Amino acid sequence: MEKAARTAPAVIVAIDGPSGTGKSSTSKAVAAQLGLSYLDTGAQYRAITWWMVNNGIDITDPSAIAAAAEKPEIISGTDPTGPTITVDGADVAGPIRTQEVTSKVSAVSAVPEVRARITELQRSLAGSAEHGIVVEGRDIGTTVLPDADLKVFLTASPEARAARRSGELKGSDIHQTREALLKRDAADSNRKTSPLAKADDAVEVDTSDLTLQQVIECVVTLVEEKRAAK
Ligand SMILES: Nc1ncnc2c1ncn2[C@@H]1O[C@H](COP(=O)(O)OP(=O)(O)O)[C@@H](O)[C@H]1O
Ligand SMILES: Nc1ccn([C@H]2C[C@H](O)[C@@H](COP(=O)(O)OP(=O)(O)O)O2)c(=O)n1
Repeated sequence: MEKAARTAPAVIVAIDGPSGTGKSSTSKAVAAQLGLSYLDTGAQYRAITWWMVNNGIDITDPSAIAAAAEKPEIISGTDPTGPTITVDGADVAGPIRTQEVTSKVSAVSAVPEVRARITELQRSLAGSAEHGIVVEGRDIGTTVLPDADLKVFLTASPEARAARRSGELKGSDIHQTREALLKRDAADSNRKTSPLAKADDAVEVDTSDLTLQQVIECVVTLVEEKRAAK
């Protein structure tokens, strides 16, 4: 009988860090290069926030958010070359990036019922990824996938992060962008339920003075090392 072709074992990669450190760009490129699925968990928290705003939920009231947490159907497409996100069947990839959603997402994502709901979706997607998955967010290595094969924690100076984000948001003020980033970092790091944090066993990479290509190569090498050891 012919021997079955040897395929690489499925690998689970967790990439965490604050805004603008390069999580999305790095994760997508690494997943595409290695034939893995890709999940942007920030997009899921943005999607549920978008739904709350559109349905008139008072986002200053955690109990109102908690009561509605199960209502929207959120579906993430995990192809790294064309990730998608829908809420109740509507494509929300654009609307979840507005400043309004960005300014409200930390409050919504701090509510434990929201985190429980979204964490369940994330674990289910990770568990069904045939070749493995790169999952990026804030609490993936610490809470969502504590048994991930590889955990990476990306950092960068506030100046580098603000410059990158201002480059994306045409005409935005770099100082205002920096302040908004630091405010969101503080909210995400100080919430009670699974805050933004580096897992003890995560590899920390400071991307301030690295090109995106250098960060991608660094993470690809780390994944290949883990795969070879499996
Ligand atoms: N190492 C890097 N050097 C320069 N620019 C980068 C680097 N990594 C990412 N970027 C750019 O910075 C912006 C934010 O990156 P992104 O991947 O969205 O970060 P995050 O997902 O952590 O918020 C994007 O425009 C991206 O192209
Ligand atoms: N695993 C995650 C991912 C994101 N969040 C929350 C906190 C973040 O400020 C928002 C938005 O995350 P997102 O990754 O889209 O933010 P940036 O695009 O990096 O600015 O979602 C979270 O609480 N847990």
